[in-house]
Amino acid sequence: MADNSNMKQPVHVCAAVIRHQQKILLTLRPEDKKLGGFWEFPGGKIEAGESPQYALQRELREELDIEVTVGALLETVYHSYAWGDVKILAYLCSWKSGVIKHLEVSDHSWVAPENLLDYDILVADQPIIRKLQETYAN
Ligand SMILES: Nc1nc2c([nH]c(=O)n2[C@H]2C[C@H](O)[C@@H](COP(=O)(O)OP(=O)(O)OP(=O)(O)O)O2)c(=O)[nH]1
Repeated sequence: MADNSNMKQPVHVCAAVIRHQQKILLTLRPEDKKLGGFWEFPGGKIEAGESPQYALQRELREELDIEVTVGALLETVYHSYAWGDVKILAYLCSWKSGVIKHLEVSDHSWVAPENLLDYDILVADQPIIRKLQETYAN
């Protein structure tokens, strides 16, 4: 029988690139979470049966209490962490309603694209940042 033990599916993750007044929203992962203390684009794991768009809207409600409109796919990233692989789908989003609350994040910050590298952002997000800097270079 074939050995498929090294063919584990990556964890599917959705991430929101929310652009508002020329700035991008970053959120800080709580210290007690896996990869805690790093900045990231808000989002999370896509659950079974969910579309990435639906998952994003759910995660943003759960983490920040905001409603967003999900737009185009900006970037897809595959990355291997020590604990396993992730496939991240990053969508351009716009903020529809709500006031940001820190329900499941430690902090948030609106950052100009050229300043994103000043933040300790999860390493898997580097291709998303490059794409953003190319797209919105001044
Ligand atoms: N949300 C988000 N996750 C990212 C980004 N970059 C990156 O490597 N990840 C990784 C970190 C986590 O291992 C995984 C997302 O899982 P998570 O733990 O945030 O998801 P979740 O909110 O569903 O968490 P939980 O139910 O397990 O608490 O993807 C990013 O920009 N945003």
